[in-house]
Amino acid sequence: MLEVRALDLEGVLEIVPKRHGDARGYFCETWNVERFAQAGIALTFVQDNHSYSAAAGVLRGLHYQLPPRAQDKLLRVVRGSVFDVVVDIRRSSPTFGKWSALEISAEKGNQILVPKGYAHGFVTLVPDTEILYKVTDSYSPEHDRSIRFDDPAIGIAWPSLAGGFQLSDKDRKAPLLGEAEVFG
Ligand SMILES: Cc1cn([C@H]2C[C@H](O)[C@@H](COP(=O)(O)OP(=O)(O)O[C@H]3O[C@@H](C)C(=O)[C@@H](O)[C@H]3O)O2)c(=O)[nH]c1=O
Repeated sequence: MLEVRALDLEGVLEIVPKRHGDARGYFCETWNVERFAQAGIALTFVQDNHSYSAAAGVLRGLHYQLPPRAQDKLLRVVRGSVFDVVVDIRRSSPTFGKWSALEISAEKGNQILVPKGYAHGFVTLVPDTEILYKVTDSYSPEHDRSIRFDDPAIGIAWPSLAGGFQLSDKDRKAPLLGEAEVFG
């Protein structure tokens, strides 16, 4: 009832829950503790988030919380679509600084699992995009960090969008990976 595909960075997964379609539409289990555990995803989520972006080109990220308040995140899109990016920020990892991306959309119904140790961000590909996500630790502003989305040392190939990107002040002023406090 659950398709799971490993992306090219350790622990990062694309998950596609089965949609049970009928004449009315479909029904889908987006999270089921037992089914996900059977698929190797045993997590305890403590907070659900809902993010709405009005325009295409809204770019949020790259974000993470430092230990001991690090979060695993399970994201899905319920309206619209995003280009979703993860960056390995574990200094001891052989893939430190490497990024991976996945388009997630309401149409596909796919999800991305972002483990602790990764910075995460996305850009909306269409207006009126809504994301729902679950996290394994609650929000802690003291542990919340950003890294610059366009750090050349990371080199993310963000899609080019006609109107450019819309960022928060915090994200525009974020430090480069080389200057940021990351995971050991
Ligand atoms: C993340 C977060 C923010 N907030 C508040 C703080 C602030 O006033 C307002 C907006 O916060 P931000 O600008 O950090 O929101 P945003 O840029 O959407 O942050 C999110 O970006 C994506 C990429 C992620 O991966 C998330 O974990 C989260 O960091 O919401 C909470 O109350 N709880 C939360 O869990």
